[in-house]
Amino acid sequence: MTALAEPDILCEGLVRIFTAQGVEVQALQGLDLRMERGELVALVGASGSGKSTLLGILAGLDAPTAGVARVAGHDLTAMRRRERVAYRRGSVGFIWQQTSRNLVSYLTAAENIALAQHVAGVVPRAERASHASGLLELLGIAALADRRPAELSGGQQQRVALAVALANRPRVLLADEPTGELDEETSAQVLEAMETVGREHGLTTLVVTHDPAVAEHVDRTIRIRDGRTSTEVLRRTHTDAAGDRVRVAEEFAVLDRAGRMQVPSEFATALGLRDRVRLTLEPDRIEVRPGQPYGGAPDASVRDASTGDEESR
Ligand SMILES: Nc1ncnc2c1ncn2[C@@H]1O[C@H](COP(=O)(O)OP(=O)(O)OP(=O)(O)O)[C@@H](O)[C@H]1O
Repeated sequence: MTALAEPDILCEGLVRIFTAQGVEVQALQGLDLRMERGELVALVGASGSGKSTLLGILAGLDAPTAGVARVAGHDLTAMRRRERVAYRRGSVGFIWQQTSRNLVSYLTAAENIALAQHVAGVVPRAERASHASGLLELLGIAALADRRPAELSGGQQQRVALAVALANRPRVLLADEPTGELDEETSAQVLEAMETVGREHGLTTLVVTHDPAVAEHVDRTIRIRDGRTSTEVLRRTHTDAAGDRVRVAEEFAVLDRAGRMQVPSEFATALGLRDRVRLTLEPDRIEVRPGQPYGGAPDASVRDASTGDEESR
């Protein structure tokens, strides 16, 4: 991937304001997000932080109030109805938490996939059957092709849903709590299936989740807070001095294009930070201290922004 290539998902300063009974709710407040082709990213955040709103916009089901949203080369803020329909059918695949929303209950797994292909008309007719059977094979459910959803377990249903979502060879896969109704072991199987197809088909995958186990399967976890990306956890595997491969996770605060950064609430509480803070630029870090002049104890400890280490003064 070159630095100049357009990312598959790009959001800049994304804003979504809902108005309900005369009251405005700012669900997204200037959110930035960039995902390169082939990335698998988990999106986490408290209830009401804006995850579903973001997914709805990326899925082409909702339009942002302001900001930039581009997915797989489509400008989501300027799409007309016809392009939006084509985008939803051919460029993105979705999986929802409720299996009933993913599959048609009276059709078999194979028929569900065929229906998605027929409606979208993206994959040439001659290639549809082999693409469908390739997906079922890859997901380990080829033997279940003739079963209806009620004859499948929850994990099997989600794997069929994955095949349906990919029936039209989308570039981007969006999943909203895909393991929300599954037990731990079944969730792991579905996530592994998602990783496998993502790798094989070069998919860019964004998974909204409350499930901490999902984070273990991805290289990047993005947390949103109050409608903005607040932190990112990056995971990488490295070989330690003893020659063992170990997985390390490092958490970063996100600095947006306007220079804004969210201070974790536990840090703010620990140092009594509120309203105003003092910022000091040091050669290798920025120090953040309580703004009140006679704050007493709060000034005793500062956060080292560059290393994440806590220092005593
Ligand atoms: N259609 C709507 N009309 C009015 N307010 C809305 C609408 N959709 C979402 N909101 C509000 O926007 C904010 C973000 O909601 P959103 O559903 O995106 O959060 P979420 O992070 O997905 O939450 P959860 O984890 O509970 O699904 C909330 O305050 C919600 O009440």
